[in-house]
Amino acid sequence: MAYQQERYIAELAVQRATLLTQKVFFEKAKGTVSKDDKSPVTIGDFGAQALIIQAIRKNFPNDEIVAEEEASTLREDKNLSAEIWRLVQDIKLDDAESDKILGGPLASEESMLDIIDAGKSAGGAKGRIWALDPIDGTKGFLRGGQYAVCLGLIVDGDVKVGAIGTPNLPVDDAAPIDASIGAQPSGTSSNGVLFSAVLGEGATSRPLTSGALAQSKSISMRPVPDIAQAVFCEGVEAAHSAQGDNAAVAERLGITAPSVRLDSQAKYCSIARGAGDIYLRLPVKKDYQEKIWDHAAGDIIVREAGGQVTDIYGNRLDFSKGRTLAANKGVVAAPKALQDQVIDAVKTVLKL
Ligand SMILES: Nc1ncnc2c1ncn2[C@@H]1O[C@H](COP(=O)(O)O)[C@@H](OP(=O)(O)O)[C@H]1O
Ligand SMILES: [Mg+2]
Ligand SMILES: [Mg+2]
Ligand SMILES: [Mg+2]
Repeated sequence: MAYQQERYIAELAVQRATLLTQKVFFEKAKGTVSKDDKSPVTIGDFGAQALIIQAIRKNFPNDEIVAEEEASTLREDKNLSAEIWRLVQDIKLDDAESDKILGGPLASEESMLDIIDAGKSAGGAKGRIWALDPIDGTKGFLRGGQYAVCLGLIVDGDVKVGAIGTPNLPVDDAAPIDASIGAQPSGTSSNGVLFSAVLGEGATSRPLTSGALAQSKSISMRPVPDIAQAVFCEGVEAAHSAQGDNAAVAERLGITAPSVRLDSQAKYCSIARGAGDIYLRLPVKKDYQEKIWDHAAGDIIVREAGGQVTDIYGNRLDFSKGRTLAANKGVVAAPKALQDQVIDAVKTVLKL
């Protein structure tokens, strides 16, 4: 089977990084600084990025990495840098052997900054490129709601592997979910799921807790015989997707159930496990280009669970254009059998 080692390393690296994000949350070390785009970025984002890039570098030294964060702010803010350095040194999986596979402790604070900056690849159509979002749904994370640690492997422009850790999603596929499910310390709750997929091999999920790597099970979207019975998954942040347009699409399709609102790629994961059916991300700003790290892992997990992921025109997401999905607008994900109907409704509502 192809890409088994990549999936294994991606799962372990995501699992270890989520431990760091949970620690940051519960230590209330939620310091935020503003990036140029004013989005909140936390100690958790930088720390998780350092740990995951370290694992990729150790195991696949020739691969490129497109990651969301970069270390320039940390080079100017020594206190913030020192705080992240303290945290990353502390994070270990229960199983020492797995930690060794991921690369053991980082050499120094300076090398941690260099490792964070190793995620500056321009991306593109050739070669092996990892797309990393160390904390997706930063706003959900700060609220104590849903967020996800997301890692995808793109080879020659095509997503081959995806792994997503969602510490605040319920382990039980059928448990009710919403954006407000509170964060709970790891190991003490029934929350925390690790999703993964390999092209052509299906999608799986397992509890996120350390040591649970053996309990993987296959996941799939649920059948929806009547589209009017479908449930939408959509974002919480009104600035990221047009909620009025989403509602108009729902109305056209005869859907009356309230949407499940979640931050982050937890939306892709939720529809992939049948906790919701259709994910709509209709553009708010015409000129916004979606980032590849916001979609690569979710795209393959949904497609391997029996879904289709396209933009608002019905075109597949194109990961070969660099750091953004420059050739696409918005996202529509649904079970394969429903995708055409959903796209027709989207086109009518958006007058495409
Ligand atoms: N105008 C915009 N339109 C769409 N997505 C946007 C956006 N501004 C920011 N985002 C992205 O939306 C992501 C969160 O998505 P969601 O709303 O589904 O939780 C953010 O990821 P980060 O939280 O990693 O920064 C960010 O990259
Ligand atoms: Mg961000
Ligand atoms: Mg993101
Ligand atoms: Mg992020």
